[in-house]
This record gives sequence, structure tokens and C-alpha cells, in this order.
Amino acid sequence: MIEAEHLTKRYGDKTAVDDLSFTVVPGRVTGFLGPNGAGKSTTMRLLLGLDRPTRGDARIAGRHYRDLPAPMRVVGALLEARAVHTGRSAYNHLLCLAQTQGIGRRRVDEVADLVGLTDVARKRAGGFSLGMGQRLGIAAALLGDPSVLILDEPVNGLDPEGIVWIRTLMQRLAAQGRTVFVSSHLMNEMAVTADHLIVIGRGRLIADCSTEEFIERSTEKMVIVHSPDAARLAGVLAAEGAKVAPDGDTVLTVTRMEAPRVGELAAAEGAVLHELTPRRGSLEAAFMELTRDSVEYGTAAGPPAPDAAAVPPPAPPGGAEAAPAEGAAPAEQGEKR
Ligand SMILES: Nc1ncnc2c1ncn2[C@@H]1O[C@H](COP(=O)(O)OP(=O)(O)OP(=O)(O)O)[C@@H](O)[C@H]1O
Repeated sequence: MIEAEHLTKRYGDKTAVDDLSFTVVPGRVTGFLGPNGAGKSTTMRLLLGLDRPTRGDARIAGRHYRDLPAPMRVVGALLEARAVHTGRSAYNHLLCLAQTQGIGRRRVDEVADLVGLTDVARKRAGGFSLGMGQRLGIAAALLGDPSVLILDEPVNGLDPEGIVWIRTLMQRLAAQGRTVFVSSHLMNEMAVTADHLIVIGRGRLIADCSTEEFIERSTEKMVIVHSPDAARLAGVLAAEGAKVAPDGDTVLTVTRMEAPRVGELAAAEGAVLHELTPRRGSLEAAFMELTRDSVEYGTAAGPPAPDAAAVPPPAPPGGAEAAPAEGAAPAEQGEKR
């Protein structure tokens, strides 16, 4: 378990983390989200004892990081900054880390294999691509077979195959009963990876809930209807309280009404349906909505519009109402700044 209690970090006048309290429990992947500068990396550094809180407490498995007797066996971490000895081979990098904690060569071979680095393990880590570097960092995080994983942007630099691989790995580690705490800016990826979310903005807690609840809280569910009788159906649905936005002659985006009810009304009207698809809002749209006031480094034009699934279509003509829509033992990690 990871626990933050009234965690606060100030750098001069800047409050990077502001009275943050949350718990990350085992058995699920918990996503850690927030706009740029929200305080995610600082929080992770505080958890890992790389920085001292100004106030509050951060514990892993019930202890401060510095009090863990064999930290790598309890918590594996991948932080954004890469901290490898560039002249050393990947294998030797892992071996050196392992030796600091009495971990044997067999485990080094195992993790190199697990992250798909066996073929290049003897190559100089300094020549690694960003994606290979991430894999090496993840291998280092896993060395001690820890029950807690703290991963800062692990997907960074990975190709599509690598992204699927890390997603599957995180889900497998959580299913084994481990605590997996992962930050990312890739909303589509988090939507399919994280069961639970902790969202912060300007160092403060914005949400601590399931991914599904987070999306439902701030986006509207919608139903996409394809029908050759769309115009007639739009009137019927709007009269029954739905918000209907036509898209061309045959497509309707319906909100404020569930798919079964749309189907029933279509049947009663004798309207032919070619498609009736319930669609939930996107995590990206929910994130934009809930963090709107916390964006520190926004552009003058504001954040870009969320994806189509959640964008309100234009007002329809005629009648129908418009719808809205490294592992390294952290001590091995370099300072981010
Ligand atoms: N060592 C430091 N000295 C001064 N300010 C810092 C330091 N570390 C972080 N900050 C500031 O604290 C705030 C939070 O930074 P942090 O890197 O934790 O955010 P983040 O959520 O990880 O951002 P990003 O998503 O861009 O990586 C930022 O405004 C940052 O400039």
C-alpha cells in the first residue's frame, strides 16, 4: 500500500504539492494524472524519499522509504530521468543494482528476458533508444520482485508494441496482488490500463475514484443511431426528452436517453435502425473538463477540444434539440531537475 497524508512540498514560493492525501491499494492499476506541472513527479519523489516533504507524510508498505530494510524488494520505481551509467552494458547496469541488494544473477537474467532485452543486454546502455531505455528502467524496477511499483510515464518512448506490452505487464503485476501506481499523459492508454485514478491539479487532489466513475462524472453518455428514417426519429426522440443532434441525413447523436429506450421508440415509430451504439465519453474529455481550472501551462487558446466522442455536435436544423457531447532503487535515480 502507498499512503500520502497531507503531503505538501514547497520550493520557495512555489507549492508543488499541496496537502495531498490518498491511498493506493494493491490488486489494481492506479493511474496518476494531472496537467503539466501538477506535482505528479514531485509526489512520486516524495514517496520514494528523494525529497523531503515540507509537511505531511509519505509511506510505502507502512514505512517511510528510508526505513525500508531492503527497498528494492518492497518498491520498484521508474522515474522520468534516466540514470544509467552510459558506458556500462544493460546487463552490468542491472547486475550492479542487483548486487547492492543481494539479488542474484538469475534474477538479472529473468528481468532482462521479461522486458525483452536479452538480445541487447551486453550492449552499452548509453546507445539505447528511448524505448529500450524505458525497458531497462522497468527491468531495474522489477529486479527485487517488489510488491509496489511506482512508474512515472513508463509509456514514454515506447512503440505501439511496447505500449501494449507495458499495459499487459502492469495489469498482470496488479492481478498478482501488487500495488501499481503509474503516471501518464496518454489518456487513451490510461483509460484502458487503469482501474482507478488519482487526479491532481496545482498540487491538490481533484479526484480519487474508479476510471469509470471519473468519466461518468463529467461526460455525457451518448447513443449513436444510424437510420434511413433519421429525421422522423429525431422528432420522436426529442419529444420524449432526448437531446438529438443529426449528422447528415441518416446519423443521430442522442444524449439524455439510454439505447434501449431509443430502440423501443424507434420500433413504436416503425423507424428502421441500421445501428444503435451506446458510447461513453472519453477519459480525455473528462480530464479536460475536470482539470480545466488547474492547467498551469495552457495556451492562450486554451486546451484543444476533447475528442469527437464528447464534443457537442452543431445545432440541428428543424425541431430536434441540439445535443451537448528505474527501478532502480530510487536512490539510483538522477534528479529530474
Ligand atoms: N526542484 C524544484 N525546484 C523548484 N520548483 C520545482 C522543483 N521541482 C518541481 N518544481 C515545480 O513544482 C511544480 C510541480 O512539478 P512536477 O514536475 O512535480 O509536475 P508534474 O505533474 O510531474 O509535471 P509534468 O507532467 O510536466 O511532468 C512545477 O511547477 C515545477 O516547476
